[in-house]
This record gives sequence, C-alpha cells and structure tokens, in this order.
Amino acid sequence: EWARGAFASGKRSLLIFHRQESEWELEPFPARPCPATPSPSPNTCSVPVSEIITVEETEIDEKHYHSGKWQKMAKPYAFTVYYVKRARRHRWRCSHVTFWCTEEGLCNQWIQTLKELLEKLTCRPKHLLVYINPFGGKRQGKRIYEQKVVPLFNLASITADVIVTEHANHAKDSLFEINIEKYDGVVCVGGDGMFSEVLHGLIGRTQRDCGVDQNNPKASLVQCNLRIGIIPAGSTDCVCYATVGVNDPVTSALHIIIGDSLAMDVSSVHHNNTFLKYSVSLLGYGFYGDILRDSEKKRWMGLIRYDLSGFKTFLSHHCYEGTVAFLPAQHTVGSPRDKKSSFHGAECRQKKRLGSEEVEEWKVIQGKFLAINAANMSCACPRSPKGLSPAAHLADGSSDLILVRKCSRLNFLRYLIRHTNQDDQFDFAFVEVYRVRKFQFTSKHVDDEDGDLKDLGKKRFGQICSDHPACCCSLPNSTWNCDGEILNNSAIEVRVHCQLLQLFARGIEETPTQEALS
Ligand SMILES: CCCCCCCCCCCCC/C=C/[C@@H](O)[C@H](COP(=O)(O)O)NC(=O)CCCCC
Ligand SMILES: Nc1ncnc2c1ncn2[C@@H]1O[C@H](COP(=O)(O)OP(=O)(O)O)[C@@H](O)[C@H]1O
Ligand SMILES: [Ca+2]
Repeated sequence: EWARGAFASGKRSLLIFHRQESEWELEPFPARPCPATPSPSPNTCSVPVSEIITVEETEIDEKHYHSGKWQKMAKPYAFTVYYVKRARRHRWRCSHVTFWCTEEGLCNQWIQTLKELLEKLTCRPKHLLVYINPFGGKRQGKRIYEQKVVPLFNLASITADVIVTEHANHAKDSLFEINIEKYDGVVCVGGDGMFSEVLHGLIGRTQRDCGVDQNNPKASLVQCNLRIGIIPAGSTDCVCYATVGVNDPVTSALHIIIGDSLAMDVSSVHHNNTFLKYSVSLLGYGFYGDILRDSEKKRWMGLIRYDLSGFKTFLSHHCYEGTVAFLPAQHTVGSPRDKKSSFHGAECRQKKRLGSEEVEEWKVIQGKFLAINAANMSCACPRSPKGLSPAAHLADGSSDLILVRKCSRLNFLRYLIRHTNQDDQFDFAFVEVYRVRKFQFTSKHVDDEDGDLKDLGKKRFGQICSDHPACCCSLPNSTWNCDGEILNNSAIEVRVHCQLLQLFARGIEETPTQEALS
C-alpha cells in the first residue's frame, strides 16, 4: 500500500505490491488514471516473487532526464525488475520492467524490500559446478553456455566453476573426487549421454560416501542431495525435453536460476549381480539398441546419424527371442494407457504401500520381439513430441515396459508413426505395455561372455533381410540402449528407485492462453 501510485513504468504502468495469502505479487497497472482500488486489466501482468530473477537500481542517463515529463519534475530515480516471461511452446525468456519515481528514499525502499524477499528464497542456487561436453550434438556446448547461460547467471549473481570435458567419463570421474559440498547443484551442458555421466557420478559418489554397494541389486540407494540442471546441447535431449517441455538453453538456465526442483525415478541395471548402469529415460533393446550401436559409428555425421541408422535398422527388421519377467507396479496410480499425460509436476503418485498380505507376483512373457522399451519418463523429444510412453510418470517408482512383438514391416512402421502423432501407440495387437517396478530380460541365446558383440554387429548390419521380406529375420542378440549408452550384456535385471534424483525443472506446465503470451 505504501508505494501505490509512486512509480510509473514507461507509459502504462504503476508498480503495486500486495499480499495474496502467502505470496507476494508484482503487478504493473495502467498509469493514468490511477485507480484507488485497481482491478485487473489487459495491461496487468502478475509476476510471483519466485519468478523474479533479480532487481537492480537503474542508472538514469541524460537522455532520459532531459526528455519529456522528467524535465519539469525533480530528478527521477528508477529500478528494474528482471523476471521470467513465458513464451510459446514452453519457452521461458528473461524480461524486464523499469519503474520510475521522484523520491530516492522510496526507490531504495522498494529495491531493499524486493531484495529481502528474494533472499528468503533459499531454494535458489548460488554456486554451481558446470560440465560442458564440447563435442555433444552440433558441438556448440561451449558457445551455448558462454553466450546464452553466462549472462543470465551473472544477472542472477550465480557463480560457477566450469569444467570443459576432455574425454568421455571426465565428468563422471571428477564427481568422485571433487569437493561437492561447496556447490548448490551440478549443471551439464550436452545431451542425454552427458546427463547420464553426471548422474552416474553423483549417484555413485553418494552411494560410496554412504557405504552402499551399487553392485548389490537389492541395495536401497541413498537419494542425492544436489540437484542437476541440464543445458540442452546434445542430439536427442530427451531428459530435458520431457522434464521442461522444450530443449531450449535459456529456458533451462531460468529454471536453474529460480531454483525449481523436480524429483525423478532412476532405474538400476545389473547383470549377474554386477552393476552396469543407471537409466532415467529409455532403456531399449532391439530397435533402439540397434539404432544406437549403428549410429555410434557415424558420430562424425552429427545429428543426421540417428535418421540414417533409424532407416537402416527399420529396413533390417530384426527380431530377438527371449523372456521378459516383470513385477507389476501395484502401488502406482494410473496406467500407461491413460489419455492425459501424467508428467506435470513432481508429486509422487503412489497408492498405499503393499501390506503384508499382498504378495509380489512376477509375470513372465516369452516371445520374439522387435523392440523392448522401458520408459521411466515419457521420452518426449523433438522427434517424438509426446514420447514413447506419453503417460509415463517421472516420479512414481515405476517404469512403463513396452513389448513390441514380431510383426510385419508395415505394422512396425504404423507403430513408429504413432511415436510422432497423438494416436494411441499401444492400440496394436502386437504391442503390450505394463507399468512395472522391476523386470528381467534373458535372451534365448546366451551372451558372448566377453560382451564383445563386434563380429555379430558386422554380420547384423548392412544386410536387409532378403530371405524374409515380409516378416522378421531373427538374430541371436541385440544390445541395450541405456539413455544413449550401449550396454554389451543382453541379460539384465532392472529395478526402479523412486525419486532418487532431483533436477532443476518443474515438469511440463499447462500451456497458457495466447492472450497470456502476447
Ligand atoms: C516414420 C518415422 C518415425 C520415427 C519415430 C522416431 C521416434 C524417436 C523416439 C526417440 C526416443 C528417444 C529416447 C531417448 C534416447 C536418448 O537417450 C538417446 C541418446 O540421446 P543423445 O545423447 O542426446 O544423443 N538417443 C537415441 O537413442 C536416439 C534415438 C533416435 C531414434 C531415431
Ligand atoms: N570431451 C569429450 N570427448 C569425447 N567424448 C565426450 C567428451 N565429453 C563427454 N563425452 C561423451 O560424449 C557422449 C555423448 O555426449 P552427449 O553430450 O550426450 O552428446 P550427444 O547427444 O550428441 O550424444 C557421452 O557419452 C559422453 O560420455
Ligand atoms: Ca516412473
């Protein structure tokens, strides 16, 4: 109340603060006439304090001072509020509004009050550890960080120690050695592979510090304290896209600055009681494993490698015989075939835990599969805007297990096309989907003991199965694509760990109306 009418911003606004229950709101209102009790108007915009990036005193230059109305008035004072503005398609931008008045004391009081409010937001990071993969995606990681992220971090007074990686596993290994206590979060600039490295470093370090043996598939893993931010600069950027709604470096930087938090499930993958990897997005055998194996050889081609390998793998049309055993997730709410996506927000949607009378019952399915996909999240990405499992929940302790059985090329193509549109991907006789807490896969053919499948790979690719043009050509083994990393063992044991990790994100927001964006 004490500041009402004191500030004019540009031609149209006054700055008014008022409390709404527990939240302060910043509202620019039309300047003239100044209503005694202002009511919302088309010029009104409301910015929660939690979305103010920073507030700064504004230097008044000569041009301003000698122009228009200020000439006749006393020397003006001003401050600028930088805040998050929503743009189209889940993008966030940094916008600002400058407020003017003629009383220095009042201006300082406003700045002081706003700064105090911002200080109270303890969820915001102050000091970050940043890893940049200079070779991810279009090799723009360093440029993206320096040009798009650093100016925003500076504005928000966030400091960072930056490590540009020199080799694969650099980020992961360094997280085991570095003093992580002094950081409020870890940021990775790169794609899903780079994010995977950072999460392995962070989860691995946490387990080591807490004395938990990662090789034990039954071990209860300890949650990580540090949040991870992803600045997308990779090829698929699925984790970023599925948790923010877009792969845009500025949007991700703003989520980090305002200190958003999003819990997410992590699956552990073991082979014969030996830890292999963690997975947060796609764990795919058959189609997606084969694409990855082929595309890694074409890394020099850049992003197009996935399209070429995708096309080649589609034509190869290989299927793999094996057994999938899984433990259905009885504790979760919803089903993979729900119409509404369930990845908004971070709430852990679980029913009551299993009582002693409820028994865990494994289900076993045997067959020939073109693809076995386990999606811990929707796996939305620019290629598949709804993802492979649109209703998969990020933080409910379950994964959606999708089994695509042997079928004709035409049917498989129909299934793949559904990745790209709104139609139900699971509405095919040859596709099954289950929400699971654990699963195991065993190939009919035992793994090569060394896990060395190179020769097999050579035989497998480059041949379009001319013997069976309409159906599938059965091959002994594929490899698993684990968040974009190849696993050489086909026999694996997977367990979902509920909310093991936190991201600087908030899930995908409902799209605001066009008026709200204009
Ligand atoms: C008619 C044609 C239909 C084509 C449908 C394509 C659908 C693609 C869905 C892809 C889901 C991807 C899930 C995420 C995988 C990433 O973890 C992994 C590594 O990413 P990055 O480190 O950023 O490179 N990416 C892939 O495995 C690539 C899959 C590409 C498939 C064409
Ligand atoms: N400096 C580096 N040189 C080579 N490989 C690296 C380097 N830094 C990270 N990597 C590896 O590059 C792989 C791919 O990185 P990522 O950022 O996901 O790019 P992309 O999305 O293009 O695959 C990751 O597995 C990561 O371990
Ligand atoms: Ca989940």
